[in-house]
Amino acid sequence: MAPSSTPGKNQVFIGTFIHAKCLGELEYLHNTAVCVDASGTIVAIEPNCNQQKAVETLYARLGWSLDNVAITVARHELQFFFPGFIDTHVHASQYPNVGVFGKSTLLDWLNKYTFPMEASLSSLSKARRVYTRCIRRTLANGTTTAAYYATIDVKATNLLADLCYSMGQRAFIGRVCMDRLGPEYYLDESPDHAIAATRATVEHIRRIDSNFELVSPIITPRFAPACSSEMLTRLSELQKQTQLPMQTHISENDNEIKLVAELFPDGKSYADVYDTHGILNEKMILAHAVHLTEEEADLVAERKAKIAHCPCSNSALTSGVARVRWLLEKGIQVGLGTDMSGGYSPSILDAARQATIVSNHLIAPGGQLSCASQEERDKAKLSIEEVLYLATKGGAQVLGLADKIGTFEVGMQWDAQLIDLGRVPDDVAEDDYAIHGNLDIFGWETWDERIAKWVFNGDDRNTKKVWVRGRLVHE
Ligand SMILES: O=c1[nH]c(=O)c2nc[nH]c2[nH]1
Ligand SMILES: [Zn+2]
Repeated sequence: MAPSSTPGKNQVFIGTFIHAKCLGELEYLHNTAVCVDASGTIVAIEPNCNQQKAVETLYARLGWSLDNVAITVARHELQFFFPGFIDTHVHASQYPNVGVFGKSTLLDWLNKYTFPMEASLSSLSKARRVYTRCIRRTLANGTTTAAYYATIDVKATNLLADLCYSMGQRAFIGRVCMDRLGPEYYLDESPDHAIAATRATVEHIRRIDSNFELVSPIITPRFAPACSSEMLTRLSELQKQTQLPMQTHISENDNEIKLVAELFPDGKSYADVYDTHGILNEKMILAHAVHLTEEEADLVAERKAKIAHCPCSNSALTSGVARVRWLLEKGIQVGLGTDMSGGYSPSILDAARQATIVSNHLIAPGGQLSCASQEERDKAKLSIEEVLYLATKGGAQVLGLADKIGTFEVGMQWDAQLIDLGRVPDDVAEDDYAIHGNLDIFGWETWDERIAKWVFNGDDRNTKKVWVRGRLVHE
């Protein structure tokens, strides 16, 4: 396995930088230079750096010599730097199934498509192909950090960690724990077995990345219906010993919720089942949370657990619409997830697009559709600025990384993407194009309008370059 190298060189990025430091607002930094040291950390952010002289003064201040700096310039008005996207919920092992869900809903979808696909990845050669493609595709879509579910197979899970490390994607790697609900050939034989397997993955990752700086293990009980009470208790003990993050699913689908009530008759609610087993805490990332009751949402808020909102999956599997405004107003931190392959798209830009669109179908504070006044409906809507916050800084908060990634600030890591909204034809000089090129199509707008066009129309063709910790990982 090739080590995940940092660039080894100081770098300066010049142009327009856009980020969401708070919910609902984008900050635009034009004609700016962002200086990144050889470890991939932002060490200076300087305005008014469109002149060579200003940049040279900046180097002098940093003690950098001219010949040891790599420079990347956002060339024209239609290029800008944006923080890397953060996918807070994605099943790398389901990547070959994207788009295959038919008319199924969660429980039959798991049995028909998901468990057989995941089980097939005990073939390491297949796992290598699947995981490599998944990482490559998500990087190409600007995802610099992903919270992955792998499978129950330890070797294949460890391989996913190796590949993220060598390809340079920041990642959380979850060895899936489940001792019921799955087919016999795809189950942990006991909670003991699941704990030993999870520990084996933790130790493997410690060997490749001792401080979990790029790749970290994450404890992963699949969801309550697939875990015995003993399994949840044992994983809670493991989490308390290791202080590792944790991820699971909650309240995605009506039949799933009924099943939880049957399997845990003493539980007051789905969230209560996790709480009474000691896993509802600030390290827990809960995917979906579509049908939480008021009491459950209050409990999630009180325990400081986080939520991965997966609008594409929730529409594809007809699960419903999560009430994101309602969750945010309770003080819960929310990020976005592709949830491949419940979701069919590898793109967090697409998740942002769908987050804003599905929010149009809600009323505030918690009701669903119909009979609501326009005012109530408007309140539930998520703006472009808000969904881009969820895609970056919100996701960083969910993963406990808000002091490292999600915005451009001194001391943060250079996890970023260079976006290009206008492809320059080969026979036109870039400057000419920027001035005269296609202005009646792109370039006439305000910056806010331009960003809205990116969110609704953009895709991986607009993602020119991607960096993680300063290392170029896609172009
Ligand atoms: O969207 C989902 N994908 C899954 O793989 C899964 N497992 C349990 N619940 C789930 N939900
Ligand atoms: Zn999922």
